[in-house]
Amino acid sequence: KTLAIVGCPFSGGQAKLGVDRGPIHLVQAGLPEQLSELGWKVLFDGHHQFEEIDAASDPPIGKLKNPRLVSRVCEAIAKVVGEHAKKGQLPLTLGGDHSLAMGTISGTFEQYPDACVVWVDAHGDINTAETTDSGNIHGMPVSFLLGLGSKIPEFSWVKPLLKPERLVYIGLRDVDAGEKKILKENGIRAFSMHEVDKYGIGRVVEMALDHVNPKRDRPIHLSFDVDALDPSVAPSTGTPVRGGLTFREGHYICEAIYETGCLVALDIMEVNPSLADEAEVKQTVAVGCSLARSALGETLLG
Ligand SMILES: CN[C@](CCCC[B-](O)(O)O)(CCN1CCCCC1)C(=O)O
Ligand SMILES: [Mn+2]
Ligand SMILES: [Mn+2]
Ligand SMILES: [Mn+2]
Repeated sequence: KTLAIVGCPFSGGQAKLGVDRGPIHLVQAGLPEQLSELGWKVLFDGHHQFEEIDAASDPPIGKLKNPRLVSRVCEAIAKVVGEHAKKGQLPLTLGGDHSLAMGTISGTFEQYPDACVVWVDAHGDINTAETTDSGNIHGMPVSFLLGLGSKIPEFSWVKPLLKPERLVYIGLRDVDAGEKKILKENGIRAFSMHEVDKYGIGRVVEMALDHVNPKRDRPIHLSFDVDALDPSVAPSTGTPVRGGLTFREGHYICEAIYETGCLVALDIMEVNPSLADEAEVKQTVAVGCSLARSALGETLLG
């Protein structure tokens, strides 16, 4: 099976410098070679270059920051991911901030209209233009994919291909009031850290998949924000929140999803190699690499 690594050095969906260098750190840590070791035919034709738009010609739209830049980059990524998927390859998108998932998931649904999405994150990333307080679009991709909130002409390329019943969250613990309302109104299934504590990660993953993929016959797009992990496990990320997934819980999710045989696309997002000391950056990059390996077939006992 062929894996296409899509390196996305992009930080426009949020305000912290450095997350655009996540991809290069993951690749330089040897991720492509590690995946070849697992038997994948790995395609990697270099990191995507996104030419900047100067701030003067990309003023906020309402509260949204860098809207035209984010929209253009996500539209480009949707095409790249869609093309790889069309060729029967598995796109592995390396972020870069999580706004990119507006593009990756759009690309997946082009090829797999009956796909489901497992969103692993401390956050819901489902704010609309009306509910966002930060204006950072990495807190909004899911609302665009569901077609929620007021229509913004600059984002008219995003089709509402994701249905609420095809989306499930694992790891939530920092959800804005507006997002909680949206989750409830749309009946979106979410397994917060409370459920992880209550049922254990094994049951949570089983219940999550039972919800979006009851017969395990639907393509799965796994979008993993490393801030789902506890900051002690993945410290160098833009929006860390205490009380997160352990190293093993994070890897169990990836292993269990690989075991379904349904994975068609994977995002490893929000590794920011500039927010902690050298050891912690190394640790965070290493976790990004090992999560990817676990989702792509690495097992503990072979
Ligand atoms: C929870 N929503 C936040 C964070 C989004 C994180 C995006 B991700 O990709 O890393 O998951 C936080 C919104 N504010 C809440 C009040 C305090 C300041 C931040 C937002 O900016 O919308
Ligand atoms: Mn996220
Ligand atoms: Mn997050
Ligand atoms: Mn973040």
